[in-house]
Amino acid sequence: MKLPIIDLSSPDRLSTANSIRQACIEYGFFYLVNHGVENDDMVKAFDESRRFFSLSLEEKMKLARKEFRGYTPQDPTLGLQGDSKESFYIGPMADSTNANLNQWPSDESLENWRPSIESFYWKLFGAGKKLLSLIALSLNMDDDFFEKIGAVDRPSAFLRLLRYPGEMGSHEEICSAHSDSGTLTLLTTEGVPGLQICRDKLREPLVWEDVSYIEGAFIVNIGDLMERWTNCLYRSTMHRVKRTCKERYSMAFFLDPHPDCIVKCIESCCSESSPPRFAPIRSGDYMDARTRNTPV
Ligand SMILES: O=C(O)CCC(=O)C(=O)O
Ligand SMILES: [Fe+2]
Repeated sequence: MKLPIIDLSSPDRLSTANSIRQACIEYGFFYLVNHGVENDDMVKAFDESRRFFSLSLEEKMKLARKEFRGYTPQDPTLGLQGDSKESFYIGPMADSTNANLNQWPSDESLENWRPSIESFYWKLFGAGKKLLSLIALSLNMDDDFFEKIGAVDRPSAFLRLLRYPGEMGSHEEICSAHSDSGTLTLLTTEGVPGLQICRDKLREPLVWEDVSYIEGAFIVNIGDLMERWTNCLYRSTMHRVKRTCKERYSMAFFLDPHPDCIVKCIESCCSESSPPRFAPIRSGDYMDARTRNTPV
């Protein structure tokens, strides 16, 4: 399936905001083009990701995940849910209290890796921030709404590098069905298929649709906190990666609110006849509870 395409550089911001609104109501997913992250930057970041994952398991395990940052190997037992992937998480870099929790390979093992990934992180952040201002407009709010409430002024964004090996077990899903928990996600792949979305999570049996690849575009999806902010107007759509037996690299950038940001139903999304469905919640509390419950 082809999702709606949103052009981040279009001068007609109101019309773009309107298209974003339609896309978020109907799909919770869209392609983002002209987002300012050059193709070369993406190719380079995938090269860096490949460099990292080709290190020996022993080297990678020196950076085993702590505080949600670092390396998670492929589950040797293929886990309860059959996920067959390895990942590396880079956490927020702007927050002075947490920035030093990130784990980096030494310059001897991967020369220049850290500055290269850091620079990519900030480019993704720039695109995400611009997009959030349009999302605010799409909700009839001022375009600096998310900044003002502290959702992006002290960013809490995680970059997740992923590698799915070519040789896999018999499980159908190599990244199990889930919705993302935060504000929004910018996803990029190199075109190896597998990503699927399920537009109606209540339908039995579930219908999964393949998301086609558009070179250079981000695949953007709304997360659960944005669903809460918008009183379920915007959908945090379930997605997964299906086994294809081809090695696959992807990178997901989770633009999440600062842990202290209070996520409370946006004014334009509730009324007397449609009261808020969720109580206000501190973003950090919500995310902590979510990560405790989901292996993804
Ligand atoms: O690898 C992919 O294409 C999807 C990854 C994903 O959904 C996630 O990391 O949340
Ligand atoms: Fe996801």
